[in-house]
Amino acid sequence: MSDDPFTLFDSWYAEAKQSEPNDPNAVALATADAEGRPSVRMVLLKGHGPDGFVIYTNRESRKAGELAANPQGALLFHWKSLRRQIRIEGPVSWATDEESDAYFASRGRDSQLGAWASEQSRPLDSRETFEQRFAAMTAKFEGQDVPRPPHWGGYRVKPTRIEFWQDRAHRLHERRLFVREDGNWSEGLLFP
Ligand SMILES: Cc1cc2nc3c(=O)[nH]c(=O)nc-3n(C[C@H](O)[C@H](O)[C@H](O)COP(=O)(O)O)c2cc1C
Ligand SMILES: Cc1ncc(COP(=O)(O)O)c(CN)c1O
Repeated sequence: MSDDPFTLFDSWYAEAKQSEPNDPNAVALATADAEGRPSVRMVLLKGHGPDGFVIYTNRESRKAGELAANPQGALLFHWKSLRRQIRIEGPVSWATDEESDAYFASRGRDSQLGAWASEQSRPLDSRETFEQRFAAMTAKFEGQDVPRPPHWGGYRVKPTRIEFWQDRAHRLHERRLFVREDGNWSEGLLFP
């Protein structure tokens, strides 16, 4: 019964891409501050493999502050069309500059400009202020490629624990838990 969890993730993710009406890569990211107070928000998965699960965001945002104080995260996928969830937990680190640069370069120009214009998670006095900042960045970078802002980049959750949950009749669900210890994955089941 034991595959490695990444092969199983790939097969569930491929099915989700077929069956989810939108954003099969949408995933909740939970972080906690230095006192252990949790917070959670949706992000988009932009890369994954045995090294971890990568998302991109503002490195001065609330989540970034929490990760600086407490570099541990949890990810939750819920694919309603498949009645499945996947829980991923582990330490979080920055993606390399090279991968952040490459991902940023692949984004649409307005999304790139938005990353410059947004002081993500900080108070905004009016929508107009944001639109003015966006216009200022549009003018600033006119006629040139938009470089990756220093405050923007990837985070990688390197899993130590991955659980695959499949809905079954009468709440008799199936839960497969993979745990990494000393570099090796072991698999077991959990009561639902
Ligand atoms: C489906 C969905 C996907 C999102 N993807 C991202 C993302 O990839 N990166 C990001 O910074 N914010 C994304 N957001 C916005 C975040 O949920 C959140 O508002 C923002 O990152 C600020 O979070 P923070 O204040 O906890 O740092 C997404 C929101 C939704 C609903
Ligand atoms: C603020 C923000 N940053 C980054 C992303 C990542 O997705 P993309 O690079 O496709 O814009 C999202 C996706 N909703 C987002 O809302």
